Amino acid sequence: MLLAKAVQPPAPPSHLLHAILSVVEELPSRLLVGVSGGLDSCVLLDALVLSGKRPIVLHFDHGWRPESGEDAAFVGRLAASYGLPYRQEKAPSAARDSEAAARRERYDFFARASRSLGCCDLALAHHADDQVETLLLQLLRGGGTHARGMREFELRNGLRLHRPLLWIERKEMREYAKARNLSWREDRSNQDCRYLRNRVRHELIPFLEERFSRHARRALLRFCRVRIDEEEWMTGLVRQRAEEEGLSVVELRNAPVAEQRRWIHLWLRRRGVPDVSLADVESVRWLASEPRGGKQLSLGGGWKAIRSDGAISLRRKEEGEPCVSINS
Ligand SMILES: Nc1ncnc2c1ncn2[C@@H]1O[C@H](COP(=O)(O)OP(=O)(O)OP(=O)(O)O)[C@@H](O)[C@H]1O
Repeated sequence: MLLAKAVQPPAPPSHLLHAILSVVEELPSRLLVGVSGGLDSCVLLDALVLSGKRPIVLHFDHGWRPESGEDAAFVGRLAASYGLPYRQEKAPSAARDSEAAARRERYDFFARASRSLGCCDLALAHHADDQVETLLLQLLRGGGTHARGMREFELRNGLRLHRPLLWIERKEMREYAKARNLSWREDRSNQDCRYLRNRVRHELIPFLEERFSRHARRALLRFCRVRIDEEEWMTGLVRQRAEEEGLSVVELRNAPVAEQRRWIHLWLRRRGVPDVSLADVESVRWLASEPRGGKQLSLGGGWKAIRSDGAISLRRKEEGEPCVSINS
């Protein structure tokens, strides 16, 4: 396997090099980078080194494909070819319940590595095409209040996540990799249309582009930018109230509906409800609209919302505890 060349020309077209380096240069100098061995993270790693950074390379071997071990070895050699420190871990079992479970394991590894290496800044190689896919997945999964793709910067699991390539398109990443003579590993599971994300990538987006607008992807990307800005503004309005333990029914009712949704969404997230859906948010709004207390509703992730006379509180459901949901 050919490894990426040392940091020297050939150079990609100057506009692309400028676009990539200008965002990568903004990152902190002490940095971790998650490298799967695929095209995206190999481009990110190369651009980081090209901009003068010396990140610590992290790889998590999920162990779910026969080639996983080779991917890990490839990333190890890649880090060595740049003279960079490398930290790798293998998943304890190859069992793969779901993509979400695999992602959780990977982020747990990132958090462990961050603690032991004393560095909280982690760069990931999500790009514009991932962004559009994420938006469509969020919409399809019913995440109405927060469907807006990913943010360039986010705090998660005690990590400061950076996505410097978020507005760079996949075809530009390929162009960069080709011009820089990079090697990478192809993940064949990316073609497997049993996974929803792959169907969005290979079927839904091409369908939208062919049948509706060849600019569909760009239009969706612009929508993400607008939504991210709006969300930041809305979140600012409700941030403080979302910290409170209970939701005041009177205050909630007096807020405009858009503000109610944003407030409830953030309040649920702050209390640890995972993957808050629009259905969860609407359940809490329904409880607030009830004239009297004494009602409760099931939410996702094993939680329930309880309405007393003046406030709504949240509690985990006990094993086997019956509780209606708004849809039942
Ligand atoms: N096995 C891995 N080891 C290290 N870093 C990884 C690994 N897999 C992915 N990454 C990093 O995470 C980025 C996103 O990867 P991918 O799009 O596969 O994530 P995902 O499963 O959709 O989850 P999420 O988007 O929440 O990170 C990659 O570009 C890379 O920087």
